[in-house]
Amino acid sequence: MALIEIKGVDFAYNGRPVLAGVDLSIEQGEFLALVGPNGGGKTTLLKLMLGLVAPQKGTVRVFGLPPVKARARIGYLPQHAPVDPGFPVSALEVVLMGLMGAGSGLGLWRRGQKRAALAALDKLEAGDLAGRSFGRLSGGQRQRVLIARSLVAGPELLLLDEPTAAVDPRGGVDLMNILAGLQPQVTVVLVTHDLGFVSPAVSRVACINQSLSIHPTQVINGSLISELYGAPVRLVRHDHDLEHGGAHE
Ligand SMILES: Nc1ncnc2c1ncn2[C@@H]1O[C@H](COP(=O)(O)OP(=O)(O)OP(=O)(O)O)[C@@H](O)[C@H]1O
Repeated sequence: MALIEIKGVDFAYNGRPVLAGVDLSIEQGEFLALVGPNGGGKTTLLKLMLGLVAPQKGTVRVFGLPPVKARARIGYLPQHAPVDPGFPVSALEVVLMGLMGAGSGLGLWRRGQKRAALAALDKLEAGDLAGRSFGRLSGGQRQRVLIARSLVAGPELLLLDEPTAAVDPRGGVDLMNILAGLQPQVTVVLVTHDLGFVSPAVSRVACINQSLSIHPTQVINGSLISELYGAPVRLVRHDHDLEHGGAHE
C-alpha cells in the first residue's frame, strides 16, 4: 500500500479550479519534490494531504486513512511559519513547541522531551543553536530550527512548504542532503521553487500547474539541471514526453 494515495482529485476555491484530475502515489521512504509556477497548486496539494482542505472530487488517503486521522503521524512546515522572530524564545524552546499537547507547557518540559528536541536539532546539524535566541538566527538557521520542530514528535511523513526559501545556495544544498538522510524512516514531500536544489537526493519530481506530471529525477539531472538552474520553474514545459528525456525549457 502506498503511503500517500491521491486519486482523481479536483479542488477549487470558491468555484475557481486549482487542481484537476490529480493522481499521485507516494511510497514509504520516498523523497519527492513538488515544483511548479506560483499559484500552480503546490501548497493546496500539501493541505489536501493534511486534511486542511477536502477535495470536491476524488480521494486522498494517507497511511490508508482519511488525512485528518493521519495527522498525528505527519510533520508539517508551513510556508509562513507561525513563530514571530521578535518573540523571546531559544531555538530549543521553538523545537519543543512541536511537542505541545504531548505533555507540559513552555518552561516545564520533561528531560526526555528536551533530549528529543536536542536530537531533532542534531539531525538538522543545528545542535549548536539550541541555546541561541531564535530571533537572532539567520533565515537559514531559523528554517533548520523550524524543520527540527516539525520532526521532534517523530513523524513518519514530513511535508515541507518551501524549506529552502530563506536559504543561500550552499545552505540549500546542505539542507537537501540532510533531508535526504532522513529516509527511509521518514518519507519527505517538499515544495520548492529552487530547481537547483532538487538534487540527486530527490527520488522523483512532481510538476504541478493545476494538473500534475511526474518525472524521474534523472530527467532533470546533469545538463538539464544546469540549464534550469536559477531559471523560473515555469520554463519547464510539458509538451514533450519527459519520461523519454524530452525535457527542454
Ligand atoms: N484560502 C484561499 N482562498 C481562495 N483562493 C486561494 C486560497 N489559497 C490559495 N488560493 C488560490 O489557489 C491557487 C493555488 O494556490 P497555492 O497556494 O496552492 O499555489 P502554490 O503553487 O503553492 O503557489 P506559490 O508557489 O505562489 O506558493 C492560487 O491561485 C491562490 O491564489
